[in-house]
Amino acid sequence: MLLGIDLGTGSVKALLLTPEGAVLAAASAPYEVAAPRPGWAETGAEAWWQATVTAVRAALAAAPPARSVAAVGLSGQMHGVVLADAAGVPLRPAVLWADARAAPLLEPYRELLGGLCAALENPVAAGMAGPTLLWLRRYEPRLLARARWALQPKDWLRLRLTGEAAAEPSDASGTLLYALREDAWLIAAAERLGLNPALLPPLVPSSAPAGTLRPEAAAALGLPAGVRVVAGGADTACAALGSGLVRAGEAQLTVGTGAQLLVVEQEAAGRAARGVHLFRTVLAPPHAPFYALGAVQNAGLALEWARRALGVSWERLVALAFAAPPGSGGVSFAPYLSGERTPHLDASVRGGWVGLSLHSAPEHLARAAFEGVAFALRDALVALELPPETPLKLAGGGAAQPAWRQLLADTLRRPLIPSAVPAASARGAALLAGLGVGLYEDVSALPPPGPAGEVVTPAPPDARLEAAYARFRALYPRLRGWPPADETVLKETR
Ligand SMILES: Nc1ncnc2c1ncn2[C@@H]1O[C@H](COP(=O)(O)OP(=O)(O)O)[C@@H](O)[C@H]1O
Ligand SMILES: O=C(CO)[C@@H](O)[C@H](O)COP(=O)(O)O
Repeated sequence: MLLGIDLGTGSVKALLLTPEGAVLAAASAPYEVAAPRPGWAETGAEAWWQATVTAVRAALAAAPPARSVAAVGLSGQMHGVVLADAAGVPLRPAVLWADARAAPLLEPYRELLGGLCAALENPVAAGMAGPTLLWLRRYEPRLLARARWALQPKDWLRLRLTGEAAAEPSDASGTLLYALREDAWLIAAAERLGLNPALLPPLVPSSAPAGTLRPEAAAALGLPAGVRVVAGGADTACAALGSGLVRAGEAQLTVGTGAQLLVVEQEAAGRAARGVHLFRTVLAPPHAPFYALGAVQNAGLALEWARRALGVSWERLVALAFAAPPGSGGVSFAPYLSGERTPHLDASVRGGWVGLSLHSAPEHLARAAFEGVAFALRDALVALELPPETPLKLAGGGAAQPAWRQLLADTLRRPLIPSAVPAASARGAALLAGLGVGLYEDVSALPPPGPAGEVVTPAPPDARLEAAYARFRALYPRLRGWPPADETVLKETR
């Protein structure tokens, strides 16, 4: 069997798959995203490791006995930075994609890169490894000087598993240190930023073997030492493969901590000006090597915050929200708790509930939170310019509730086709493992994703929902630039 591990933002998922593509077992284990200052988002890599051990052991315990793991593949949240020493020991908590600390450095970043910016084919955004590393160089220079590696989250996990450092195109293309068309690190960019290019690990294809389980890691996971570990890919790219999206024009919505709307592309036609990303898939030509991505940072992240703010369980949040009428009694929710990427590209904007009156009740606040996330996704869909007839596959652990799925379909005005395996990223990682060890000769030999769930068809347009979307659209221009810039003066700290 194949083991796919997806290092998500809120939890790690472990999935055991037969070579024919049947799910034998799945398990997950959570961890915290800490915000030690407003706008920051960090998780200790050691917490990732402990959760990985828990999830893999739980999946193995649930799998039929006498099946051995032929290979391990990895998927992971994108864009962050793990600074590690030569032994792979993290030097500080990982700085995640949702972290906006580098927002004031984006203009200097563009200026330092100058003409090299075009090679990125992407908007320059906070939370991506390049700007975060510029921040670390400025504010934690002694720590950065001690680092041997600056890694993407799943690349750190692989180093922990195998003792070998490597990167691969799907995650590297999301660092803002990558020349997309050349398919290589943009070394000159690292140099202009004053970063040591040797921090960036050697690149291998996403489906390449990239080491074997070392004894200590194998013992912790309950696996034999020596099992082959395949490079793997970014969670969004793995989700595409896991759902069977390999042809240009195929599209998917993944809802997790963040939400991603992607369309697979054959050519590198960037849309950076509209806040749309262009990243590498886990495949190479002749298979479609790119995907355009509308990235909504505040999906599960904002709902989880609303849940905590209202002091209710997830089930209660859903029950409250869907007891309220469309339009949430006039309450709107701007979900921009960590700034937003597509379409606004604004790391400084902040969120809030507005339109409150004495009539407003927790139901209205809860529903407004779900509507706000759905509306943010509609904005991203508009920016992506997806042809109206393109169906959307639906994946991720964040849109399992039927009422929430229906609201998404009603808001996006498209049918949603639930992926056969919601943990599509972990499935993609397991398939890459199979490709890497030669279990499948080629992408065409991969098992199909299986029958999709029941299609979620949009209901006829509801005037209350449309009016609420119009209100939502009017919110961002009013929120932009407010509150005034944080006046906390940061000093060099370590
Ligand atoms: N029962 C639940 N408990 C907590 N969160 C849930 C539940 N059902 C759905 N969610 C949503 O799922 C999101 C996590 O989805 P997941 O795909 O696991 O994310 P990630 O890959 O980013 O870790 C949460 O942020 C929350 O919005
Ligand atoms: O930021 C992006 C894509 O640009 C996400 O792909 C992150 O990697 C987060 O993924 P989840 O943990 O929310 O699934």
